[in-house]
Amino acid sequence: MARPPVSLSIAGSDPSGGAGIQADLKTFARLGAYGTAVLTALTAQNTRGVTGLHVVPAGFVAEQLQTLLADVRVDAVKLGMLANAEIVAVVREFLASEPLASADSVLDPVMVATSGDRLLDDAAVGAIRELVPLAAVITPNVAEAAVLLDRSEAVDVAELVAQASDLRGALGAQRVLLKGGHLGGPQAIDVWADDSGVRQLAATRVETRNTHGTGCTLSSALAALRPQRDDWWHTVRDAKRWLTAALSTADRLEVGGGHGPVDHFAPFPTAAGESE
Ligand SMILES: Nc1ncnc2c1ncn2[C@@H]1O[C@H](COP(=O)(O)OP(=O)(O)O)[C@@H](O)[C@H]1O
Ligand SMILES: Cc1ncc(COP(=O)(O)OP(=O)(O)O)c(N)n1
Repeated sequence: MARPPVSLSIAGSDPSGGAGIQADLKTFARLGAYGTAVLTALTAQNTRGVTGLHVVPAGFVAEQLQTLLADVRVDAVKLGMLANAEIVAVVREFLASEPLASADSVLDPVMVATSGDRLLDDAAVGAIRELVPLAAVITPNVAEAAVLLDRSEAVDVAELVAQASDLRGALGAQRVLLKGGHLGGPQAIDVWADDSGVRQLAATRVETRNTHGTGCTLSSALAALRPQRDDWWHTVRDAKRWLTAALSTADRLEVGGGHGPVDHFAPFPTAAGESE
């Protein structure tokens, strides 16, 4: 077998398997990438919420990265829950230097779980802002974009478009996928901004409670697919297409009593209900 693309997730653990490292590794495997993982934190978490948090010392996050990268060439990296400013600083150092600097990087600026539980220290928001320009793509949801820009949350697509542009202009993001999943409405509309402008990416909204880990799954799908696609736009389009399929069959997974996981077993769709 030819060497598959190797994708790395730097993120926290979700024992319920819907979000975090567990979701990332399942996504990598489903989308044809060999998954590697560096843990930043253990959460005690299920589909209803987070009851506890145990953060890995920043020095040991560095040791995990050092040891892995001394041996394994990573093609793409997804950054998820980074927990605190010390871990963000470690990740920033690795992202700025070889071999990680030449990997395709996706920063999901995870701050709060759907349940409302905080996954990033308030004091680390400034450090995340400094990490933004180093990532090839950032994937905030509406709440995270508002925190990064220090303004109110977007309430419609016009504001999503404006904030996606501003994340590039004000924070120096190279590319932005601003996720509009929380806006409601018949379509789940995200906004993509890069050097060539701003585009909308829409999919039919799926009626399901199983939305736990959608953001993690989307960002890891980007890190799995980018080495297998010609450019970022085709990567983003295909990642969203697969995520919509994974939401469409999520209800068959009767896992937990709260917001269950998306269906990481979902095959890549051949026909899609999304529009560009
Ligand atoms: N019910 C849904 N049906 C279809 N797509 C959805 C649904 N909910 C969220 N999405 C999509 O899932 C992705 C994650 O978005 P969002 O929920 O906004 O982020 P997060 O999980 O980080 O809070 C986006 O592409 C969004 O449009
Ligand atoms: C360990 C861990 N990391 C990230 C999250 C947040 O995941 P996200 O994809 O944003 O999904 P929701 O929490 O919005 O469902 C998490 N919960 N745990």
